[in-house]
Formats: sequence, structure tokens, C-alpha cells
Amino acid sequence: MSVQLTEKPIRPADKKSSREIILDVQDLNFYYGDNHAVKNINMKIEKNAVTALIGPSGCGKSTFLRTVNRMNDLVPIARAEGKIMYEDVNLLGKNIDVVALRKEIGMVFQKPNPFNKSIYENITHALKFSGIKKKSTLMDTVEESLRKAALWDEVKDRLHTSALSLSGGQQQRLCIARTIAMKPTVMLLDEPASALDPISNAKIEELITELKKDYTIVIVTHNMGQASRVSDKTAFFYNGDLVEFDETEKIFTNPSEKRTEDYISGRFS
Ligand SMILES: Nc1ncnc2c1ncn2[C@@H]1O[C@H](COP(=O)(O)OP(=O)(O)OP(=O)(O)O)[C@@H](O)[C@H]1O
Repeated sequence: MSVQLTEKPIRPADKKSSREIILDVQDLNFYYGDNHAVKNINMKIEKNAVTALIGPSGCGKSTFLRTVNRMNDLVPIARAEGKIMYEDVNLLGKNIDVVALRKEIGMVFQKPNPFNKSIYENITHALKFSGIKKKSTLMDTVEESLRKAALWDEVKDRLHTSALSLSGGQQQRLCIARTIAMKPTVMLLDEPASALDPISNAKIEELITELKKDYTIVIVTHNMGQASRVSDKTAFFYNGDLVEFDETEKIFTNPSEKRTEDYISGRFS
């Protein structure tokens, strides 16, 4: 599905081309008041790949992620400069419909945040709001989204029970299903597994690998093992700068920058 973000329609993503550029970040700076949190970032994010953002606490990873789908618009003292090109639209432009943008570029947060509603309603809530009323269409989307989020088999017999009765790992997969239901092209994952137990963590990692066939994924993680297992590209941020951005294998075996090497080898955190 392609959502109209501005007066100009977006071309649907070409799912077959795995190394095309979907997001082209150009001279991006981000400020919270006087705090220059993200400094002159240039970065091309590839379609149907997983890009991991790593770096020490406070280096700007989440700020960068939240800038992509304009979540930072909600922070009154915040200001972005530069461009984030999605196809041929600048997502930081003034005329962007941010609600449509957040459907096209969905986000999953660190802590699972399902609504206090049934599993079924968690997925259909936004769909109904966007005008889809037909029961069979809603049910088809519920099943498809839960299957893609590897949760269907565990919940298919209890769709009308509260989402809050699910385990933390299941709740997080439900939040991923809820994002999938909106048919995004890009999914932004902000430490999606850090609050989960090791088994749920492993399930989320398997799921990410599966999802990249259909979506572009950008994930913030503090877990170096996770970044090296799930991602194709890795970006190392330090103090607001993008220090190094390359194939994950290169970053973890032969980084070009000493600061990257020091970080991935645990010399600082
Ligand atoms: N809502 C906000 N208001 C003001 N300053 C903020 C806000 N969010 C983040 N910052 C500041 O921006 C800088 C970057 O923070 P950010 O959360 O992006 O880092 P991070 O790399 O994601 O850290 P962590 O790994 O701990 O989540 C920090 O100096 C932080 O204090």
C-alpha cells in the first residue's frame, strides 16, 4: 500500500530490489534547545535490509530514529534541519501528513505498549479509525498480521481476550502485528527486545530476519550480538556523530575507525 504523504503520491516500494535506497538522510542535524543531539548525518538506508543503530547511551540513536517518522515533533524545544528523502519526498517538509507518514513508517518501542483492549481490537482499532468496517476484511488483516508477527498460533483461540493477559514477549509481537496491519514499508524498532526474557528475545530476532523480506527495518540496539546477528548494515553513533556506517560484517570484524573497534569490543559502553 502506498500512502499519500503530501499532494504527491509515493510510488509503491519495489519489494524485489533488496539493495535500493529507501531513505536518504542528508545533512541531518537535530537539536533539543541548545543540545545538538544529532550532528550532520548523511546516511542511505537500503530497502528490505535491516540497519542497526549502535552506540553508547545518549549518543543520539533514538533521536535519529524518532526523527524519521516525526515522533520528535511532539517535543516543544526540538528542531530538525536537513532532509530525509523517502522516494522523492522530504519527510521533514512542512506539508507532510504525519499521521499518514507514521502508517507508512511504523514504530515499535522498547516497552511493549498494547492498548487495554482485546488482541483483536489492538489490531483493528486503527484500521476501523481509517474507515475499514467490513468484518471479513478486518478478520483477514488480523490473521495476516498475527501470522507475520509469528503470534497467530499462540493466540488464534483467544483473540477476544485482553492483550494485557499476554506475556511481555507476546505483547511485543502484538505491537509488531499492530504496526504490520497498517501495511508500512519501513519499521523503526527502538530496542524492541531489551525488556524481554532471552527466549522472547530470540523470537523477536527470528521475526526481524523474517520481516525484512517484506519491510525495511531500522533497529536501535545495545546488544552487540543482536546487531551482528540480525542486521545487514550497522551504523555506529558517538556523541551525536555518525562515526561509521558499513556492512555489519565489516563493522564487527574489521571496522575502519578506532572508536568503533573500542565500542564493539566493549572498551567503553
Ligand atoms: N525529549 C528530550 N528532550 C530533551 N533532550 C532529549 C530528549 N530526548 C533525548 N534528549 C537528549 O538528546 C541526546 C540524545 O539522546 P537519545 O535518547 O537520542 O540517545 P540514545 O543514543 O538513544 O540513548 P539510549 O541508548 O540511552 O536510549 C541526549 O543528550 C539526551 O539527553
